[in-house]
Amino acid sequence: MTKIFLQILRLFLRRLRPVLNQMRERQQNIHRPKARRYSSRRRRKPSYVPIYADTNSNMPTEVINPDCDSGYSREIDSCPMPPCLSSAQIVSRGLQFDDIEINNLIGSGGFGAVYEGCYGGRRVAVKRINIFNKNKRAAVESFKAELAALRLKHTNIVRTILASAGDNFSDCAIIVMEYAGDLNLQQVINDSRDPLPRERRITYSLDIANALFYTHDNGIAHLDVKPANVIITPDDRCKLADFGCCQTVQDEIDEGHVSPTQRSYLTGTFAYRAPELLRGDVPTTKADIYSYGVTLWQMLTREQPFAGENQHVVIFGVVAYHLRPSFTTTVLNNMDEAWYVDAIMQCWSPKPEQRPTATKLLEKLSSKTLFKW
Ligand SMILES: Nc1ncnc2c1ncn2[C@@H]1O[C@H](COP(=O)(O)OP(=O)(O)OP(=O)(O)O)[C@@H](O)[C@H]1O
Repeated sequence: MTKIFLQILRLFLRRLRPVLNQMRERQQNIHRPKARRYSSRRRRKPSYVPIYADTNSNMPTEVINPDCDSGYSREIDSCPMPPCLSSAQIVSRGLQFDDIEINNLIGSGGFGAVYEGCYGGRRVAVKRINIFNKNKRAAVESFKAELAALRLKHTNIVRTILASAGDNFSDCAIIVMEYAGDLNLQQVINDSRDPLPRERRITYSLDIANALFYTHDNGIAHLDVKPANVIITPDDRCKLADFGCCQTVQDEIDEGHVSPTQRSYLTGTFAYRAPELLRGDVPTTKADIYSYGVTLWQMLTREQPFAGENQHVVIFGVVAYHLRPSFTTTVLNNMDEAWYVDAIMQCWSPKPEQRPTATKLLEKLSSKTLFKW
């Protein structure tokens, strides 16, 4: 009798096991970001995981690795993928996609979320781009734009370590970056207990201008400059992050024009967007200078640009009537801030050619730091 009972119980448990396993798996997926499965050795790895990383050479953006050229990448011809690393390069540089550990969520943005993680014994930030959001095309384009940051190496720019589109975008795309700091500039601005005196503001302004100078000099327009995309490092310096909207500047570097073939429909946050971008004109590096001006304004006023105002009314005002965030009379009457206010106004001039270049801004800011402040 006992034997029969045990037999039945065994059969029942055998049937139940897959169901229990499935339930456990589902539960784990709720608490854990999906990308973590790459770090689990028990699970099957994607058959081919293309890895992009800085190749220590000039990245020929027009070359598309045939292995990566399927599906969306072929569809988005305006935004070619840089070549993946060859397996030899991956081995020689010790890159291992399997070893990425993804932990706590830091925050989420338009196309995905950023997690704190660990890679090669280093603390990293892992951006997981959600390819399956409502605008898949834009998400894929944003991932490809971020690849441009792989070759940017500058103290004021968040270092991108590697990126992968998973199994040809079939799962999710991830970007592994250095962990730059616990706070971004927007959070500092919002925290009234965190003082933002002039010296600190000028240091930040210089850091961001340095990042823009280097970016523009490397033929890239960031196109989403805003305090939320500036990370504050533990030693209280700035690093520009989030190259998900950036575009390469091909011709006419002096004017900072982006070739019309490179035009994208990816756009930054409306309050920081230059009028020519709102009009749908060809973006230039001067669009970054406009957004930089709004960022400087925010550091000075510690307010949100156009807070609570209707987006369409603001866009119309900015384009048609040169509407800009306002200064209080106290700020305008403060002679100590006159130069800073003037610099902000120059940055958000209606015509791109009237705005200073990052080089000019650096010259001015440095001279003020040395002699006048
Ligand atoms: N390399 C990094 N190190 C530390 N924190 C980071 C890093 N990159 C991004 N973050 C933080 O992760 C959060 C989410 O960043 P993300 O760029 O996805 O969103 P966002 O900039 O707020 O929005 P959007 O992308 O829509 O403009 C932000 O709080 C940002 O400060």
